[in-house]
Amino acid sequence: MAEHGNRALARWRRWVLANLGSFSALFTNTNFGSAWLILAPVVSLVATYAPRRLFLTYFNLFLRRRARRLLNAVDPYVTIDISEPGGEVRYSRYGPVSDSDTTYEEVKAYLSGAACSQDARELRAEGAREGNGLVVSMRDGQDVADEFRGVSLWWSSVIVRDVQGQRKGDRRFQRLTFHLRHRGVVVDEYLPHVRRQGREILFSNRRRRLYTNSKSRDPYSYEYKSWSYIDFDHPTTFDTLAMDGAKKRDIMDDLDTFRNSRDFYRRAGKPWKRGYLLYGPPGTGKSTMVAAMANYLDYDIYDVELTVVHTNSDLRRLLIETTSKSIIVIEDIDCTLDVTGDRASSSRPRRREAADEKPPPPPPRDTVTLSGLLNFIDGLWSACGGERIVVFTTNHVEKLDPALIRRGRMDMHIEMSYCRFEAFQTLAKNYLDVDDHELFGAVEEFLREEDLTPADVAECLMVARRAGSGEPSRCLEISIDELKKRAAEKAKAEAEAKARAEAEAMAWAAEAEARAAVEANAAAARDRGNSR
Ligand SMILES: Nc1ncnc2c1ncn2[C@@H]1O[C@H](COP(=O)(O)OP(=O)(O)OP(=O)(O)O)[C@@H](O)[C@H]1O
Ligand SMILES: [Mg+2]
Repeated sequence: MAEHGNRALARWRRWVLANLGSFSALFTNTNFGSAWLILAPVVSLVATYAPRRLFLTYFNLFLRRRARRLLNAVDPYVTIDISEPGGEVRYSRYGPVSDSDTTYEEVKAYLSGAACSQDARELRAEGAREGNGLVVSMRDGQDVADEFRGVSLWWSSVIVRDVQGQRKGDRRFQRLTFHLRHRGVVVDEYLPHVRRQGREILFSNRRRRLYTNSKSRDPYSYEYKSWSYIDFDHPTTFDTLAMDGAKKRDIMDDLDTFRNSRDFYRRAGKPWKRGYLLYGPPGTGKSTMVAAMANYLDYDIYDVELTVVHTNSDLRRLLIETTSKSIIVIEDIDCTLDVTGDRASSSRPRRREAADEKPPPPPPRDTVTLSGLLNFIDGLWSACGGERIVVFTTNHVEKLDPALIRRGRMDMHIEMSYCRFEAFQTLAKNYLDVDDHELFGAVEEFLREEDLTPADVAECLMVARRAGSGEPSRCLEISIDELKKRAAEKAKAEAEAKARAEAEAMAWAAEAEARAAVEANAAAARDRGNSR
């Protein structure tokens, strides 16, 4: 208002200055004809400008408010347009990248997936950005209804044609219409809900990926990429995973709780991530479990190869470049890094036990240290992105530094154990398509006594399937023979390994004894020399 007043004043001032000459002529000249000529602009200005100003002020202060009230009574509906982002939009796998406006894509995805789109009769199908699927959305001009917490809403797909008739200039909108009194619910709750749902749909339409960290060439070069990937298409699910049923349900419940706890983590002030430690002998299904988890949650997998990561900051960079909704796996953690023993031993020099003991060598400069790994799991940077799962697998849990696997870092410790009868039933179903059989009793008894891994049992079932030509009884008979053979082979291999280890230990002891005898003789000779 004040700005408008200033501008009017300036216009007046300009006008008075411009007509100053005419005014002076008016007061010195008695000719009324020419006086009228001079007064004409004043009269015309007052005649045109003042009523307009008067009307506008009156309209602003009084009429517009009343007009709006009247309009609300006649048409109490509000519309919100969500427009297609203009200009250059960069697309990631889930739609436009985050520095573009993603709302339009999310709304479109929501409308394609929501029950409301079932009402639309005229649809449009576009190829999904990834995979072979189609994204179905409403054709321009279509309306669909939706309901949220008892509030009715209507969406319509609108296109505004370019005035010059050029298709490139067309703008598309998704227009939302609702009653004025629901404005708060719509803006604060419904629209965020639509965006969240839309993002979920975009996410589930993409192809999942298995990433691995590439061997670093020059991390500062333009072409450098921390991760390379292939499409992840592993067939394992929790249904095909052979393990104790109660344990499996526990893990699935835990994953479900994690996935649905976004608000809880925010409320509790905890980063939205969870750690799982999978441990057990080789072939018990640790890697298989990771695949089952990824398939269950519909997450990507980042398989970290620690041996090619040179520094803690490289490790941090890897972490930053992971996306949310992913599982970060470090396999055989005990083999890839010196994380055994206590934290001090791998990150800083240990206290010298005796005065003459040599200080341990400092950790090599180009390796990842345990403290770097601990920061990777739950340092400040680990909170970026959210909704991430970290999995470690190991064959030797007892060797790991307790700091690495303490609860809170590795929230759930899962022992992958030898194949017992329940796990065998799953494998028999997977490989032989047999749910139950009279020979199952014999298998149950056998597996109670023998420690065979699910990988061993799976191998036996493969052999039986081939040899038994798919006939259940025949296959199971062969399976039992194969299991017995495998158990005998394992027992023999273990006995041989034990004998070898004993022989090595004895040889080592004999060598140490001989070395001690030589040193004792040398010391005795030195003493004799000194005494002479
Ligand atoms: N629990 C299981 N359920 C179903 N199949 C299994 C299971 N465990 C092992 N297998 C079979 O054995 C193969 C090897 O299993 P996997 O690689 O998961 O074992 P692992 O515990 O990761 O072994 P390692 O410690 O040597 O890495 C799998 O390809 C799968 O076919
Ligand atoms: Mg493995």
